[in-house]
Amino acid sequence: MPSRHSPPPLPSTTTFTHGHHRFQTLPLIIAGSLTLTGILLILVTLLLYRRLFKNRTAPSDLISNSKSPQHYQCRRFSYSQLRRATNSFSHSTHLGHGGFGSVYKADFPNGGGDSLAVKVMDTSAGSLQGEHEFHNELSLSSHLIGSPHIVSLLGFSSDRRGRRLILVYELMANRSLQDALLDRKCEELMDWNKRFEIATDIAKGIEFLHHSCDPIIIHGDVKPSNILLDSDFKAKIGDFGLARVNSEDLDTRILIEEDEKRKDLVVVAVDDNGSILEETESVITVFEEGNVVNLSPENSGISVLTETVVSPGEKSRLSPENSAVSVLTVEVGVASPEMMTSIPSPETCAVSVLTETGLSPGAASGLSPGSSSKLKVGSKRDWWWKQDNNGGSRGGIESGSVKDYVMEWIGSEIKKERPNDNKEWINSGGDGESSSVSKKRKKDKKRKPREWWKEEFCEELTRKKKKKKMKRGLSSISSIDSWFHRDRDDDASSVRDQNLNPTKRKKRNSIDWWVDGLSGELKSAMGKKNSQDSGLWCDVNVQKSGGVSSTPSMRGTVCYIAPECGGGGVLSETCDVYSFGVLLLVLVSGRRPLQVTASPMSEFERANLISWAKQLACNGKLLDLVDKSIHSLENEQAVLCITIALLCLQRSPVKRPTMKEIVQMLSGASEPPHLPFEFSPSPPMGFPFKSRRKAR
Ligand SMILES: Nc1ncnc2c1ncn2[C@@H]1O[C@H](COP(=O)(O)OP(=O)(O)OP(=O)(O)O)[C@@H](O)[C@H]1O
Repeated sequence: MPSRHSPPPLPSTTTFTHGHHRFQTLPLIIAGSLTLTGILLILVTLLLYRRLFKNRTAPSDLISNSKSPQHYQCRRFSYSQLRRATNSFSHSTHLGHGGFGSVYKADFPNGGGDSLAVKVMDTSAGSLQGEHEFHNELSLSSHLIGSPHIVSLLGFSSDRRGRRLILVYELMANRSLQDALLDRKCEELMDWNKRFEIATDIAKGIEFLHHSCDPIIIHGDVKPSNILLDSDFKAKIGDFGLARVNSEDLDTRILIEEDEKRKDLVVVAVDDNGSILEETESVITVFEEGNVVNLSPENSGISVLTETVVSPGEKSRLSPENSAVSVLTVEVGVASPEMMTSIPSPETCAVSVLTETGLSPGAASGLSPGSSSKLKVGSKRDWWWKQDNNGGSRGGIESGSVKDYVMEWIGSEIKKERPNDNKEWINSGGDGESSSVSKKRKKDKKRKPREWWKEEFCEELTRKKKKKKMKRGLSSISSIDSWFHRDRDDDASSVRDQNLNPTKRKKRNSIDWWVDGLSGELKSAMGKKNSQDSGLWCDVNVQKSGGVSSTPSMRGTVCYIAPECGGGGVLSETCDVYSFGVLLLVLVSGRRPLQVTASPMSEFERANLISWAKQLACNGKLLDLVDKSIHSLENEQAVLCITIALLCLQRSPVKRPTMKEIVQMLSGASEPPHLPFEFSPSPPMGFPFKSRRKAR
């Protein structure tokens, strides 16, 4: 029997099913992995994109992108290394406090025992100004190499989030001149030779910026807290946060470039046989527009002054309290072409400050729409109080609050120093009017505290004027314009005037000098609260509690800044020269530019260092200005320093010497300077009178 063959085994269903299954799932797996890869790719791209483009202007990104040649000049420090070196930025390593943060001493025991100074700027509050200064310093650092009179910037760093920006400098063991001379009163600085050496070092430092750097660098904030002293009290200039390259220098380069472009365009146009006129015209238009932008301070000056035409009706609606407004109007009405084209000065600003504060809300609202331009004028002229556009507010202080604060502060401080008796304070020989004034004041208890001192000055001055006019047989009293106007004229010429007319000088008692000071510097005083070296100082040590220093995002610091450089005025070398002049006076006198003492009325004439120096020069008593604590004084050198300072403080920038000339004078390489004519102590004799007398 044929054997029954078992049928060949069928392919196992499981194998088949498995193969089939594999066949089916493979595309799924591929698709899945592809999707996953795609998602991953998208995520990575997104992450990269975020890292690259998120907050492009964030400090950390700017630091990581710091590929510019300038930034290679200094090293990037690791944040954790700096944190360790400063003991987590502890108080024990704290060296000082500035406008944007603190400076700490960083010790590197493993790095050869070196110590450095670390300036930490906290930008978490959102202030762009600190960041701006950080980048400004970094970008200028490469130009600042090569002078022994400039503090070296060694590096930078930031925390991971870029909120803390750090600049690393060489350590200056004796910290700032402000600190050593005015606060700590270091014994080493009581030696005249040391002070003269410091003056020469600073002059050489600025000379380097103005005459050896390419492009020229303008420091823009020369003041004692930016002068740092090493262990031997040798001075170096620091803090280039507000420094600029000379805009004129740049302008000239731009002009040349534009000129070349224009030529190129003309050539191209000729080649193309196109309209030459059209091409060249468009370039010129752009060119002119550029100039208009550059000249804006002057232009705004024109618009400010031309806007302020007030009808007699408007004037009559102004209350006597608002006389400051009418003063401004009159002043504006008679504005000379020169005035109209000049950059608004701190003085004109001071007028506007008083104008604004002098207006009661009612008075302000009572002005017609046309006259509201006056208020606009005030605000336009308010540049002195305002922040630089590029930084917003330093520490978030609004211009208004800065102004209010300073006005209030000055008022309150003078009030503190004022003897109880108003008569005594205003005028020791007070009359019946003074007592009536004080009675009125008692009644007027609700008056804002900051207003009393303004009114007091105005009342006092009006009274004086009234007396004068009565003598001259004039019955009417004019407004308080005299003391506003006095400062409009050159300080120097007014000083000269008094010099030529001793009778006139006699009549000016201490309050006049004080008012001169107010109109010159104090009225224009502003700055951030607790300004350490705003130059303002009261013996009551208002801000000794470690206040911050200079002015918020302003060009330079109050009292040190040249009148023509503030509020967007063109910054030039002459601005640094002016600041150097103030610094020199501070160095010689060992005091701040503005110092309200608790002393009697006679001290007021010394409150303003600049006015006082001018007054002493006219009286031939320059040496009275010298710090009494100085020993081994060289009289000739002291007179030389004060004379140079007065030359630097001339209101006309073109009259000021250059830093090169100053260094030559200080080093004895050139003839010692003569006092500016207006400050010469002995006025030239009047030849006509002499000859007439002879003829008789
Ligand atoms: N390189 C340094 N070495 C030692 N101390 C320093 C150094 N740099 C700054 N300081 C100290 O820290 C203080 C603060 O300096 P910083 O430059 O931050 O502010 P400032 O110049 O006083 O004010 P502002 O920032 O308004 O110009 C200085 O007054 C000084 O005493």
